[in-house]
Amino acid sequence: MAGSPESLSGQDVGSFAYLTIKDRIPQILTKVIDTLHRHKNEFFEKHGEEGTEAEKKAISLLSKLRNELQTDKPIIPLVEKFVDTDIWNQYLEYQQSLMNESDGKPRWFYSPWLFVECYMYRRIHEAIIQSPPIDDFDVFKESKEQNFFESQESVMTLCAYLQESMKAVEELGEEQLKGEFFKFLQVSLWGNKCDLSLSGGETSSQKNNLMNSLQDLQPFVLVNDSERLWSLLSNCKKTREKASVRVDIVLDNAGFELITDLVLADFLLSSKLATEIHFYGKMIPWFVSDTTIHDFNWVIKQVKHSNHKWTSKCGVDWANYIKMGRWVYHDHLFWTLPHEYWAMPQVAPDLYAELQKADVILFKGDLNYRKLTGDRKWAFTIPFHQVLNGFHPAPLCSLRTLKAEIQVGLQPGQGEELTASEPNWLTTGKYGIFQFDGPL
Ligand SMILES: O=P(O)(O)OC[C@@]1(O)O[C@H](CO)[C@@H](O)[C@@H]1O
Ligand SMILES: [Mn+2]
Repeated sequence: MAGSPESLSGQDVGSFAYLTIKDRIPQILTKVIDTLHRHKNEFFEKHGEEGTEAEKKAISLLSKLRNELQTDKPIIPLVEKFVDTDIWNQYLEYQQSLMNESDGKPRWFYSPWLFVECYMYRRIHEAIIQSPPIDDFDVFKESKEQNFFESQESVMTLCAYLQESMKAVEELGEEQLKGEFFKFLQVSLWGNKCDLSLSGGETSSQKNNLMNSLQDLQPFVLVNDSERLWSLLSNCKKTREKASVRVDIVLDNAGFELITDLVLADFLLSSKLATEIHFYGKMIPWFVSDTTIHDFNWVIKQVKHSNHKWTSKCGVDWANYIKMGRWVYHDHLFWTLPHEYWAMPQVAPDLYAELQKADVILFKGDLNYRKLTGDRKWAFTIPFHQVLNGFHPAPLCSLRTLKAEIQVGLQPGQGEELTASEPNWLTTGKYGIFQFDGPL
């Protein structure tokens, strides 16, 4: 993108990007290798000797990857044929073309962080698909499931709250409905604290009753455009110009965060603020905790079979929404490419056209924010609209807790003040935003 500042990168020693590449990513790779080791017997029982050989192969490919990373070797093209291999390799050439003669090839600590971090997860996938018959093994499945199970108490409280709120939803006045909407939005925002890549794959579940903490968390919302979201949706409902109101949710993490998103999606339908919800997940295991179709279906099944009355009621409703086509799940390879979102119309015109059908799009989480903004060293006060660089399929809103050194659209002085009082404010997940872009 011409005229934009530099990308965040591992070149900046001591930055969050640098520390992620130096410490967090190798730690995740080690954990992946360990997971494969631990499933050795299972692979043997399922596939015999072939399973054992496949496990060894995957581990050796992953050890090689870890070594390339730790010794800052050039980023090499993908070799295994998969639906997105050519696009990835073209992108690699593009990164190469951005470098000066003397800079040589794209490297881990030298190239844009967004690119190398996405590339790392794509290489993990390559190691797995190069190792049949274990080529459909999700190396992060266990930790995603653990996150869900450890959040059981919170899941039940949320589901009970949703069912209670729905009983009375028809009778709510405008202001009360708005209050409930804001609650479910906040739940979905703070659900984003629970990703697993930030903690190096260690558990990061929700153990408290989030509903009771919302008030206390309010001061940590740095940008709050939720009024604009409300105006948009409540106007759609009031005017009823269209038979359908469609909200699209670009999902982030499975486990507890996914529950918070599904609860919000359910509330939107029950309150008639929306008539259909479209979800977008990842086609391959991604950034440890991101949602795949398998995770999406698994979570709904778990909720449906819960022993807790209100939780299972949610599960039954959710499965019905899917059956009736009121909830639609979409897969697209674009979400696991390294591209900034402004490139979507060229790289994935079909996906862009799909998103254009939405009345509003919610982008969950930190990685989506990095891709919306291009993961660059923007000034804190630059308008969100400007950094989107023409990416505007429909009105959109980012719901993100801050876990990377990037934030735009702040008030003058706000970022500097936070830096002075809390040097790590950008990366701990303590702060959050509802940042909207759309017609005023
Ligand atoms: O998108 P999410 O799940 O909110 O966060 C993904 C994330 O944990 O991964 C990176 C660290 O590896 C950071 O950009 C970011 O904090
Ligand atoms: Mn994530």
